[in-house]
Amino acid sequence: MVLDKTGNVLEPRLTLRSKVERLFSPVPKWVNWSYSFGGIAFLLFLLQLISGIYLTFFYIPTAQDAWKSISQIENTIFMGHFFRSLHRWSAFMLVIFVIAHAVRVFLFKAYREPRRGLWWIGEGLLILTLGFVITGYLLPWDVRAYWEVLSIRNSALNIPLLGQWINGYLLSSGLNDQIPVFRYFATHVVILPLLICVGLISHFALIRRLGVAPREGRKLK
Ligand code: HEM
Ligand code: HEM
Repeated sequence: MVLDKTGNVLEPRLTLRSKVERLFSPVPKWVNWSYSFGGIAFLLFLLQLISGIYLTFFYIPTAQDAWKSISQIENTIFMGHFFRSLHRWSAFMLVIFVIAHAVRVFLFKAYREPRRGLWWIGEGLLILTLGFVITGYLLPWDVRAYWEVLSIRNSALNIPLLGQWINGYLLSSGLNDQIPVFRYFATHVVILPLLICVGLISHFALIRRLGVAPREGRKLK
């Protein structure tokens, strides 16, 4: 502790190093490799964000031009094929790691109080991730997307109340209408990213406050 001439305690100056140290909390000794799944999922999400923003510059969200623009991304745009592949592959890996992370949390019983809220926010993150995958698959507006829309629609119509709403969202007034593709695009690049950022910030804020839970039966050192 450093005192000034009158005996008041002087706060140590906040150097860049101490600021960085405050940002990262020490990792307990019992944390093993399986605790890295959440962090890997987050890194993959950042890759999605970067590659997705790049693709957004060239993708055209209309029924007529969507597939044409994807073909241009693949064949003529600089690094287009690379960023599209990156976006596809990291989407696939993201789903695997989010599920692996949820299974790890479940097996270690880390969903119990005081982390119940964290678990439910996680469930929300899982649904949003799947929402990204579903809307993303529709964006090329190719035969695969066309049949996927029809198949989701047919299944959804069996759900009372919600089914009509999903049908309206997916198709509006018909498959050749311009609105649906633009709507999937808006959901994919604006609504879902905003919602997932709110979810991730709350998830991380709670993890910082509560720390991670040790596996049941493990002694805390
Ligand atoms: C968790 C995050 C995300 C996931 C899981 C995801 C998933 C996907 C998938 C599966 C596709 C279809 C890929 C294909 O048919 O080859 C796609 C397409 C697309 N995504 Fe994402 N995405 C995510 C975030 C974003 C973000 C943040 C943006 C933009 C800000 C974005 C922009 C696009 C665009 C423009 C396309 C159409 C181009 C294409 O199909 O290659 N994505 N996304
Ligand atoms: C985009 C998706 C997600 C990201 C980026 C993410 C990220 C993280 C990170 C970095 C941690 C701390 C380290 C670790 O335990 O791996 C964590 C912990 C946690 N996550 Fe997630 N998570 C996601 C989805 C989920 C899901 C789907 C669930 C459950 C349904 C969940 C529930 C939890 C819980 C309960 C903890 C505390 C674990 C403990 O105390 O041991 N998260 N998350």
